[in-house]
Amino acid sequence: MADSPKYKRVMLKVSGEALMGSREYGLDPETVQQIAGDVRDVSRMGVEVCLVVGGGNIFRGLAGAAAGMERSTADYMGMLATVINALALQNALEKLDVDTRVLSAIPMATVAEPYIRRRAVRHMEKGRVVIFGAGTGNPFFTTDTAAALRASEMNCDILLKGTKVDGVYDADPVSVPDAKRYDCLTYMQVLTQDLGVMDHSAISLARENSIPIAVFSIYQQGAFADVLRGNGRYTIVQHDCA
Ligand SMILES: Nc1ncnc2c1ncn2[C@@H]1O[C@H](COP(=O)(O)OP(=O)(O)O)[C@@H](O)[C@H]1O
Ligand SMILES: O=c1ccn([C@@H]2O[C@H](COP(=O)(O)OP(=O)(O)O)[C@@H](O)[C@H]2O)c(=O)[nH]1
Repeated sequence: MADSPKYKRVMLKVSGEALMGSREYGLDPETVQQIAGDVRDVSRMGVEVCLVVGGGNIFRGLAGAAAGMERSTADYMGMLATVINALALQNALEKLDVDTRVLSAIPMATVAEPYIRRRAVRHMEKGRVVIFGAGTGNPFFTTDTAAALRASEMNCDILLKGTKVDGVYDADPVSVPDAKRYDCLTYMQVLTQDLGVMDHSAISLARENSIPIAVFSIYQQGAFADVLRGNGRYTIVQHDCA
């Protein structure tokens, strides 16, 4: 009998940028397929999986605001971008026979269910993968914070951030090649050392709800399942690193 998974219910945050693969914009079908395969493998471990997907591959509110747009309007455009990504991920998962639901924080009944907490929980209890679209539904937030919020509402056991790097470093490894990767950091260390891999409101929300965060590379095929087994390269952020 395979060991029962350490985590019963997990949140995976995938940025829009991660869906681009090597492209400059939009969605790379092979990358979306690879990520969907990793999610399928975790779901088949008997773990309940929910996701928050970003929209930075299509539009970010800050960019719109910098171009002179009203920030709230620009943020709503960014939230709509996350729904496009959510539908792409749903399509890829369903092609792999994974039952999936998209629940949007902005009501748009034609393409997604409205986000209702109890419905999201019920879907996961039935073994369906739930993808949360439109982030928190509020401007001035990001999908990192949306992931911490939904993970808190869903009573997830862990929040995983699948991103372009394989953990949290003492500096941005993209710009500082000899940056040192941490295996474990406390929430307060990430906040006080201003380590940039996830926005501080997300770190703080996870800390308040004692939800550990695992940062790993989503481009490493199979890494999602490996992290849940305690294997592979990732940084865990939690209360203590003793
Ligand atoms: N201390 C750090 N450790 C790791 N990554 C960092 C750090 N500081 C900045 N980064 C950058 O943060 C990026 C991940 O954050 P972000 O771009 O917001 O992720 P995503 O787009 O996946 O949400 C990494 O690609 C890395 O370049
Ligand atoms: O709760 C939210 C989540 C997202 N956004 C907007 O949607 C954009 C895309 O989300 P994000 O930048 O977090 O995507 P990622 O960086 O993960 O690709 C953000 O820049 C914001 O403009 C927002 O206003 N509120």
